[in-house]
Amino acid sequence: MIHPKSQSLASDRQHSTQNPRSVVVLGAGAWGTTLASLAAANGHRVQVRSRRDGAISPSEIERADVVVSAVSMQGVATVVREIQTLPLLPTTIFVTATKGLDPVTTLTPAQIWQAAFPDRSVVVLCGPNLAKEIQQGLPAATVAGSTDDNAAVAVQAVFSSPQFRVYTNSDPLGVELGGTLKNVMAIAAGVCDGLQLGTNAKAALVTRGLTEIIRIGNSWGAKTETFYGLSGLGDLLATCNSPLSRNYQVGYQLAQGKTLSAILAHLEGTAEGVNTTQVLMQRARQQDIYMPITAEVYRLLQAEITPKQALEALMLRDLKSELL
Ligand SMILES: NC(=O)C1=CN([C@@H]2O[C@H](COP(=O)(O)OP(=O)(O)OC[C@H]3O[C@@H](n4cnc5c(N)ncnc54)[C@H](O)[C@@H]3O)[C@@H](O)[C@H]2O)C=CC1
Ligand SMILES: O=C(CO)COP(=O)(O)O
Repeated sequence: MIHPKSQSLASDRQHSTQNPRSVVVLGAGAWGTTLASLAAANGHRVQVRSRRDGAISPSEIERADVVVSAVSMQGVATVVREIQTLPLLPTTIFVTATKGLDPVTTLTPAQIWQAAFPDRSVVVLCGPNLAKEIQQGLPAATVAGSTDDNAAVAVQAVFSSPQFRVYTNSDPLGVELGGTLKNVMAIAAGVCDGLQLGTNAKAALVTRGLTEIIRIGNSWGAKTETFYGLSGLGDLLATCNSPLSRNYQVGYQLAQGKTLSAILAHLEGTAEGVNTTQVLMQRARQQDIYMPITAEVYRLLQAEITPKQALEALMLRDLKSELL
């Protein structure tokens, strides 16, 4: 699928400031405002829309070259429905940066956008991108994943800078699932650190967590090698090791004995992993896929077990080959 507009954007790859584009960012949370700053710093015309601004006006969206969705998962369906009623350029590219799964259908945000706009290019933007670090100007890298290479290259040009290196990838599902499923493991990693289980335990958890992500990701249709990239292993390492991660914070505070509702009441922003764990368990059960870490995170979030019981349950399973 080649879109004329994305082709012209693609030719601007290294010169984005000389060809300002119109970018609308939906969602004014930590990530939406950070992405807006990155695009604006490259000289693009950027508008950020928050839920509080009310309905999006047709004049705002009708000239958008790129529409970036950075709302949390619970807002995706609403935002998609709203945009469907508005006039768009035939060449507008959608970028989705949400890391979540639909609780009813288990669809990813990109699948929801693509189903609503079957003739348009959808690009997934995912990577180890803790917003607070990027806001401080610290260097980071990410992935623009799409089946439309030209659209991915166009999005690469919009966001790339000396501080923010954007790679492309033609496996958008793998890119998106890597960024989404690691949130479950980030909760587990927070528990691991909260219980002070040490570096060996953390390394085992993250490594076996990646195995689990690949197992279910493959069954979804994503490629193994994508999970070894920035949006998979990269984001897993970032969020499993940083107290800046909200998902890590959920796990860490559970290990301190706090209840989930008390943690979420004081958490700054969204911890998508709480909902993602439920959806992932639903899918794993339906498809009979072995997800032991996810299962223990699920039971912990349901308050069925304590963090220590979750650890015991994982350690006392039947012995098996690493490659199974
Ligand atoms: N904060 C970060 O470092 C990163 C976050 N992400 C992902 O980006 C998404 C947003 O994250 P944050 O900005 O951190 O979350 P946040 O909690 O700071 O902001 C969420 C945004 O979604 C909007 N929203 C929620 N429900 C809505 C609805 N029904 N209609 C319209 N808008 C709605 C909120 O108004 C808010 O602007 C999440 O899926 C997150 O996993 C991805 C990469 C980095
Ligand atoms: O996805 C993120 C970094 O890549 C942000 O992680 P949290 O949502 O856990 O804060």
